Amino acid sequence: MGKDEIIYVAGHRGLVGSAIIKNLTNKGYQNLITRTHSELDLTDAVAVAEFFASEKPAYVILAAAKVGGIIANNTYRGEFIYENLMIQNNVIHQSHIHKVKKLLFLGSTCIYPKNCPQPMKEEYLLMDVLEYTNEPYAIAKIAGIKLCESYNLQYGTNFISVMPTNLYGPNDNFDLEKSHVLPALIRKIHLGKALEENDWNTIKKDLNNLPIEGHSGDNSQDSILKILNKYGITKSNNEVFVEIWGSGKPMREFLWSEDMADACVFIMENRDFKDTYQSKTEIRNTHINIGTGLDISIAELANLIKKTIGYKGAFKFNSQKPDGTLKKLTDVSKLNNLGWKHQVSLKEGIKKQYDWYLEP
Ligand SMILES: NC(=O)C1=CN([C@@H]2O[C@H](COP(=O)(O)OP(=O)(O)OC[C@H]3O[C@@H](n4cnc5c(N)ncnc54)[C@H](OP(=O)(O)O)[C@@H]3O)[C@@H](O)[C@H]2O)C=CC1
Ligand SMILES: C[C@H]1O[C@H](OP(=O)(O)OP(=O)(O)OC[C@H]2O[C@@H](n3cnc4c(=O)[nH]c(N)nc43)[C@H](O)[C@@H]2O)[C@@H](O)[C@@H](O)C1=O
Repeated sequence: MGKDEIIYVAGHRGLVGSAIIKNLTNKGYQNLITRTHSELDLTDAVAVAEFFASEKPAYVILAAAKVGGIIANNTYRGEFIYENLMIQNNVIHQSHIHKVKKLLFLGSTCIYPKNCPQPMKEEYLLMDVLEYTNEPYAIAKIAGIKLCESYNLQYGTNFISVMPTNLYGPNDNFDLEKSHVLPALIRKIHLGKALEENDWNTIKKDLNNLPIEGHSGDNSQDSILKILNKYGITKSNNEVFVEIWGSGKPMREFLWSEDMADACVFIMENRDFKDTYQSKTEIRNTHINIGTGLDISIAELANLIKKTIGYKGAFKFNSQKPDGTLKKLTDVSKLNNLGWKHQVSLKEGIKKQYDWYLEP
């Protein structure tokens, strides 16, 4: 990529998009173009066609999507499949029409079967049934991989699909219903610690800074306690409990978003579609897993965050909430062989994430 060529980063305010902008800017790329959701709704085919016709990007990184944690995926099933299919169809198709030199499509490791052999290799795609809670999102992401692959094979485009593991970092979503586990636990444990210390100012500051559903702005202690209880942060007989959804047994792999961005830029700068497969016949499974190759149970994750934040209270596991996939560890040998490896350990990342949460 030339330093002054036009690079369109879709989803530039999100967790991954913002890290990609930072990485590209640090490397001296000067011609980045962006649009917020309200400036350009990527589900609108006409608006996306007009945007590509007028801006003519040379490179595209597609980090815009409808994204959320396990409950959001399971609740807004229609939105997750429709919006993701529309966004990716519009952006990938217009990239083909306007002869974009290279496009990076971001999928997710939830494309792999629920009971996938571990660690999950790229070729295990479509071997078995998907996890129910995120099936609509996963089907959209699989369609995105196949769209890129099919356009490459039919039209000679250079569209690469990457499948990141669970991500976290600056600009993450800390909503307690719709977010992913790591930011949710950071916020819940931060509030739990403030509750055990009767630090009402910290609790009020948190609720006021980041609006939380059910908080009307009434900052009386009774009202605040009701909100905290709603999200599973409770106090009885002077002991504080923070709720963890599910059994705590599922294993998850976490990658720092700035490492993810670095992997994306590395691939954009150094690799092409032809580097993603070896077989010359029946070319498939050309997507690339992005992760660390290391996982941890949700209970262990909660304890790591507890230690970082200095919370002394207890956890309560809520079996009414879904566990989802029990294990989804990526095999990252393809990525490593292409020349990239992660840098930030989970322990270090949690500390960085908590520092960012306290002072964005
Ligand atoms: N977070 C994670 O753990 C994982 C994420 N991924 C994938 O990585 C990619 C980035 O995810 P992440 O950064 O976490 O997501 P975020 O929710 O943080 O950001 C998504 C971005 O997409 C934009 N967006 C959403 N809908 C539209 C739309 N209709 N039109 C225009 N823009 C839209 C939002 O714009 P605005 O800010 O203007 O509202 C936002 O900037 C996604 O493809 C996701 O599936 C994959 C695996 C794990
Ligand atoms: C990135 C990935 O993200 C989603 O899949 P997921 O990995 O299951 O995501 P999650 O982060 O929400 O949960 C991980 C585990 O953690 C448990 N858990 C405990 N306590 C909380 C909690 O407070 N919040 C949340 N969200 N989870 C919690 C939770 O019950 C589950 O067992 C899909 O969108 C999928 O499509 C996808 O791509």
